[in-house]
Amino acid sequence: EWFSSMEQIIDLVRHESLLAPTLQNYIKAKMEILLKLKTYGDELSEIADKVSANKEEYIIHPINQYHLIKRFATQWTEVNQLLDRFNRTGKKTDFIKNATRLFPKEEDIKGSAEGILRIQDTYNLNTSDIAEGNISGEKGHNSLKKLTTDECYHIGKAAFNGGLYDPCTHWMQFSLQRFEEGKQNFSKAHAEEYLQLCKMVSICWAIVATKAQISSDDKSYKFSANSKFPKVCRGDVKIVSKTQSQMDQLKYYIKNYLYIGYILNIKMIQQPSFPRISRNMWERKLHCYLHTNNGNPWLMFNPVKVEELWDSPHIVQFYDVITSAEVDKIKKLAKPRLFRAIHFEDKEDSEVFQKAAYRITKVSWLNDTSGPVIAKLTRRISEITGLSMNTTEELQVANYGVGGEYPPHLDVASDDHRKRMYDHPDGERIATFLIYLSEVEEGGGTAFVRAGVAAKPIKGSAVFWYNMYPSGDIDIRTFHGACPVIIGNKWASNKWIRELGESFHRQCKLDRNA
Ligand SMILES: O=C(O)CCC(=O)C(=O)O
Ligand SMILES: [Fe+2]
Repeated sequence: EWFSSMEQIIDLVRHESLLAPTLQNYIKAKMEILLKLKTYGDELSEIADKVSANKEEYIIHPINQYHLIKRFATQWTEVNQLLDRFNRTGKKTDFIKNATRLFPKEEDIKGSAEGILRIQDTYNLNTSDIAEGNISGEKGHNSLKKLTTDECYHIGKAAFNGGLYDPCTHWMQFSLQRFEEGKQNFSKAHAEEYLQLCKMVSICWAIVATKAQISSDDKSYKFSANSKFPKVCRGDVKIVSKTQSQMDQLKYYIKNYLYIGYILNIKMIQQPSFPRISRNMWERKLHCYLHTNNGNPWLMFNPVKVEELWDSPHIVQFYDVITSAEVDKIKKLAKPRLFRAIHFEDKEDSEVFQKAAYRITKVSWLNDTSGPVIAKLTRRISEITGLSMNTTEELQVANYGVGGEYPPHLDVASDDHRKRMYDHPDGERIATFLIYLSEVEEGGGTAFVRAGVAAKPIKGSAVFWYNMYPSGDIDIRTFHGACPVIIGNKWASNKWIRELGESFHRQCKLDRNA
């Protein structure tokens, strides 16, 4: 799977740069053979035409006989050899063939189409701009090629399958506007049918939403205008009959949405989404200062630059916590160990680790013995934060993929989950130290959606916050997520610090929620 990490997409570029010249050499070699074949072909056809025009005369002459035999022994034999060479695949094509096994597949096309849709949805971009390859606002990063009408239709389909009905409508309308009879691989009727289905869903959605709003106890949190179709409706009604046409299935599916919406009385928003955010989300309200962590000897001579992003909850961004050379070392250690982010899925009777479909990133874990650079980083975090780092997790290094995001979440497990499966011996994740290992040209910020502030990924800087009040209660104001990357290759790294080891390093306050 290729779309979930930008590093792999870079690998694809490398593969393409190796494969393209190989293919060119192969074509050149084949063309040479074809040219030779053509010379023989022209010559031999000319003779054959002449011979058959005067067959009897030709055959009786011994020199003609000789020539005929000679032609077969030489020219026709050579033609045969050339044909063999032309049909043989050879080392070069074997290389391409072997590489084919690793080529991106249908699911990668789908995954990257979903990436484009995530970017569109979050940053509220125009369908026509995206189709023109203009995804990055004023900065002028235009794609090499525009999207074809067929590609637009396929993105519309991906939107539908991902439950994004408004975007599906836009992409289908756009594909129909551009539709040219005979030039497209999809039928107008299918695109129109998708439009109809989206309309049906939006009516159904409105009914479900109204009902949910009436029955919900915490409307503002559980239901917002931007919330997506409830996952509970999407995931639980997969009825696939082999006898029905694809469209009939879809209609059936939608009828079930409505039905399920009623009977479940809708538990809204299991998977929160970002509010629509602008590309310039880096409003700063507070101030910057130099930090010595109350006179830590290491920091006295080399204080850390701090930018206060938010006061309550207190969220700060430290600058230059790690050098560029150290960043390179960490990436080098992490890259071979990257795997698709997984999460703990709470199934009926069993609890299993699953690929996190919503988290488009590959991660790897490094501990202090993975390399001196990691141990040094742990010490540095301790100096800066004043925490002991006695109970921390390994360093999680993440590389994001196409439109890579991590929807809003808390870094601590919510209460009911916690009771059952997060009984960690070291307690909860008291604090998060999130280090940016790259710049991101556009998008990719860390948005604290409740506080209303976003941190900009700046290479070598780190965002730090406490996920819990000093009392040990979870601070839900720290709800945050990684916004989809628009342009860039985002690397970020989490160091999660757990409660137990910090018992004597973070004092309780008199006010429970101070
Ligand atoms: O990468 C980011 O900006 C945030 C990631 C995050 O919140 C997490 O991994 O828990
Ligand atoms: Fe997080």
